[in-house]
Amino acid sequence: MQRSRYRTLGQIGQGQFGKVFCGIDRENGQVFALKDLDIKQFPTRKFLRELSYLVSLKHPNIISFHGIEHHQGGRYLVMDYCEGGTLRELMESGQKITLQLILKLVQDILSALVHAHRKKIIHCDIKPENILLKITSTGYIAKLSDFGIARWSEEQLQPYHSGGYTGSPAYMAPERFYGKYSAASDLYAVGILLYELLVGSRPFSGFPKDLMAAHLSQSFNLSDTIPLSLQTIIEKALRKLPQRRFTNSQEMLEAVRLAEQELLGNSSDNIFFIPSSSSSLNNFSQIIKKVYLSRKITNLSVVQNWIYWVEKNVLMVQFYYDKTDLEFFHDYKITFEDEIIKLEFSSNTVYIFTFSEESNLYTLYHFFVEQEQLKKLLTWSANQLISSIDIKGKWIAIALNYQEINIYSLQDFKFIKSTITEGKIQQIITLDQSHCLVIHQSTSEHTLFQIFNRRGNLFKAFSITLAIELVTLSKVADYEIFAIETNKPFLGLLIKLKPLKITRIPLPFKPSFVLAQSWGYILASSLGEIIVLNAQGIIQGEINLSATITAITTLNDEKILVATESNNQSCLQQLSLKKDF
Ligand SMILES: Nc1ncnc2c1ncn2[C@@H]1O[C@H](COP(=O)(O)OP(=O)(O)OP(=O)(O)O)[C@@H](O)[C@H]1O
Repeated sequence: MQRSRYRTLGQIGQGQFGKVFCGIDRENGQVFALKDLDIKQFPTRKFLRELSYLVSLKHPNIISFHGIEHHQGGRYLVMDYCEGGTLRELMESGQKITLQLILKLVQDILSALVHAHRKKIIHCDIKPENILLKITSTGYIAKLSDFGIARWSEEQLQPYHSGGYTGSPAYMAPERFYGKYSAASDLYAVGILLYELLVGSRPFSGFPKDLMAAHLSQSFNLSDTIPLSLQTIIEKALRKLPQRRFTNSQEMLEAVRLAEQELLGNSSDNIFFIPSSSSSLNNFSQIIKKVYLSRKITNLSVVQNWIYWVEKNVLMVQFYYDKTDLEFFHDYKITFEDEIIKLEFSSNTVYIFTFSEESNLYTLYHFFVEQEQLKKLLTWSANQLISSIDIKGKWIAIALNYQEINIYSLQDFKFIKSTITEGKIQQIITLDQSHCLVIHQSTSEHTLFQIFNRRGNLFKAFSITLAIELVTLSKVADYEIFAIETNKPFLGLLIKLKPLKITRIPLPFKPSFVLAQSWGYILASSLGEIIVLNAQGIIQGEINLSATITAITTLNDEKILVATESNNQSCLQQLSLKKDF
């Protein structure tokens, strides 16, 4: 048996007929969905049927089928991978969905239906669970999936109550309960979906029997807050008689396009519809200490009760305890020959990188704070150095000149392995005791992730269609990072790496600092705005310090230290994050 072309990056979901995996093409790092079709549970007839729809349909808004992969245990259907998850997941994520996004997604779904209906295929199961979201540098793309119960338009169906045919009653048009269906039945389901996206709940709810009665004879109300043009579209899509709905999917698509033009024009403002609990943000934080300083602080870290800060080639260390008045004295002051460019930490050791511009020489030192021991460890001659230290302080990954990755043991400072990579290394993050993530900015619209193990061997590589920066490792979940979208700096990204899953988070400002906490993230702009996000990326609170933030660090789970500057006056503030997360 040949080795599979794909390497799995974890399971994404479990359908009725088998598991779905996220897989990487070993050759080019592209990510695909691998739907494992359990031969026992998924009869070949049903498999061929779903396949016949997928093969017939090639459209940017329909999940593409890329082939069948046989493996030892059975067979995989290889399909487009949608790292944004399902539309249902987005709706339940607590993130605000803008009117622009609602109209964009509904147009994507209708474009998919225009194509399918032209090919005489009726989807028969339009619902948010079957709309998958691809995230690219241009935004979300909705892709219609799960043609498991789709039908050719000439086929006959059994009535719903005969049990021979299923669907999702909450989205089923009245005729579907009698086994009748047409393109108009799919448009009815899109009408329910549009209603749900705008209102936050569906027009009819209850058990399947109640739902059937409601779809057949009940009317529904729409609040006046929904724009008239959208009310008209919903009203027409949800007519009880199929022949009174839109004549076809193209006509409904045109109506949504017109409504979009009328409502949004060329405006790029974000209009939110669904009231969100986070819309009434409190000032979450309290300034508990504030001291004025004679100098500007540009680098600040707190590790195990020691505050570290840097002024050019001087490192100062001060013990911090709750009653510290923050007046800046220092317990230690170490002067280096060259300018300090970075500090890294592992428990009570600080690693200091210095750089000499004259000789292009990077030097690494370590300092054991309690033992007052400073030691020079390694030097590199390079134009550029990026580093990341293992959390336990056992090894370090160093990238030189954007391309060469070197791994060193920190126990005996021995060189372990060097690898030359293609592309431009932008950041390295140690993920756990044995792996590090190397992030390459391959183009302005692509990012390549490479996972190396501590022996310097490439373990996995895959890419996403987004450029990212300011990447920070989560303290909540393993293999999860937070990043900012380079081309849209008002968007945060919560990226799970195993399996790949991306959540987009609209932000009120462009962050310059991202701090991970055991309950979520703290984001700050250089202008003094700070927000707190929970682990799901939902904004919990905000504060504005109305001063330039020059450095920021966490003191513990509840407190942060922020260095600010305004009117040439530097200041250090200790803030308490008062809310329960
Ligand atoms: N192409 C894909 N890209 C990303 N995630 C996917 C993809 N296909 C499926 N998934 C995820 O896997 C889950 C299971 O998918 P699958 O299509 O097997 O089952 P289902 O739609 O839940 O139900 P069923 O096919 O049994 O009716 C989905 O809910 C979705 O989260």
